[in-house]
Amino acid sequence: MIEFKNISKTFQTKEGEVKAVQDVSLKINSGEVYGIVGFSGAGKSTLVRMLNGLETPTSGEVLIDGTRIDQLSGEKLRTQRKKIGMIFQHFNLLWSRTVIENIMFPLELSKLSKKERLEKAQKLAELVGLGDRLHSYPAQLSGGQKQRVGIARALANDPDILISDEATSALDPQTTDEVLELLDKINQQMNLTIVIITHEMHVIRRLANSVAVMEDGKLIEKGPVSQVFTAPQEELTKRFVNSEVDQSQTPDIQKITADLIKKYPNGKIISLKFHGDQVKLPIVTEMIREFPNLTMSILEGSIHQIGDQQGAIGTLFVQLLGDAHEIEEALNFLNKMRVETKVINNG
Ligand SMILES: Nc1ncnc2c1ncn2[C@@H]1O[C@H](COP(=O)(O)OP(=O)(O)OP(=O)(O)O)[C@@H](O)[C@H]1O
Repeated sequence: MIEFKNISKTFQTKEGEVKAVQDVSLKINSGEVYGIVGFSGAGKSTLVRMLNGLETPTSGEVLIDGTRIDQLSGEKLRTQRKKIGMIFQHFNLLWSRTVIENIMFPLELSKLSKKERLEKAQKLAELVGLGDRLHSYPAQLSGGQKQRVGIARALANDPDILISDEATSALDPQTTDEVLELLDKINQQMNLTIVIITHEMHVIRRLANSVAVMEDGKLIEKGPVSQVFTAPQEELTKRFVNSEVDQSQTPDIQKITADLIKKYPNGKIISLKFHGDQVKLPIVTEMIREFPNLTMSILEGSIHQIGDQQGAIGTLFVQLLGDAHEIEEALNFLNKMRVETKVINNG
């Protein structure tokens, strides 16, 4: 288990003190995928770099399976570092070495023979789906393939923990999903603890069991992913969760909406957001019963399952036609049912 206990880190700079991390306490269970979310400068990297001693806290304790990491130095710290693999946004590969040489690189100081190192690197290349690209150079690979090399290299020393620092931020959505799928497979096959630093809630939803949200060095919210997605408490968390849900508003929906605005210039187009158990309730049926004179057309809808499938978020785009006052009442009714409503077109 990883434990951050009352961690603070203050940097002294020419401009004065920077309080990068302020009194953060966090527990991460072994085998868990834990996401740390926040905007740039929130303190995520500074906190996580304490796991391999790349940063030391100004105050507080960092423990891995009961060992005080913040007190290690020399050989003990080097041994500890081998138990933690890292992957990065820009891959950090050696450009003059081939795929297999990159994966073997962390094994250069190990006691394994050359043959054993080669065999191990080959197995890892196969695990990440690059068994047929062993002798390619990084420049000959796609972004997703480069990150697969990064992942294989991070696993070379059989780590207990994998830190992913914005590892999918430079990849397109499809490649991101493929890399997330690979990380999911590795987490399950190897029982590896994965700590993910990201600003993308999509990554959290796909992969993480738990999530912590950081803002200005402070940990403002944490919990199981299903709970944080379905009932976010803090404003910033709500913004992150909504940013993910809003991705369902693809150009297609904008086109449909634009067409409907043209066709029915008098109607209101509204987005309805349902969280958690609300997706299972007959809220829309009740609204139609309550306001029988209104006409409702469903334009588009989506439901995202979250984390361990206990929660969900649904977004529905509807067009309401009818008396303006009655529409207003209907929206009030929905708000009372804790459905978030947003008027997209006020025809
Ligand atoms: N070595 C350092 N010296 C001075 N200030 C630092 C140092 N490292 C980080 N900081 C500052 O600490 C704060 C937190 O930075 P950190 O990199 O941990 O944030 P982050 O949430 O990981 O953001 P990003 O994704 O941009 O890296 C920032 O204000 C940053 O400028």
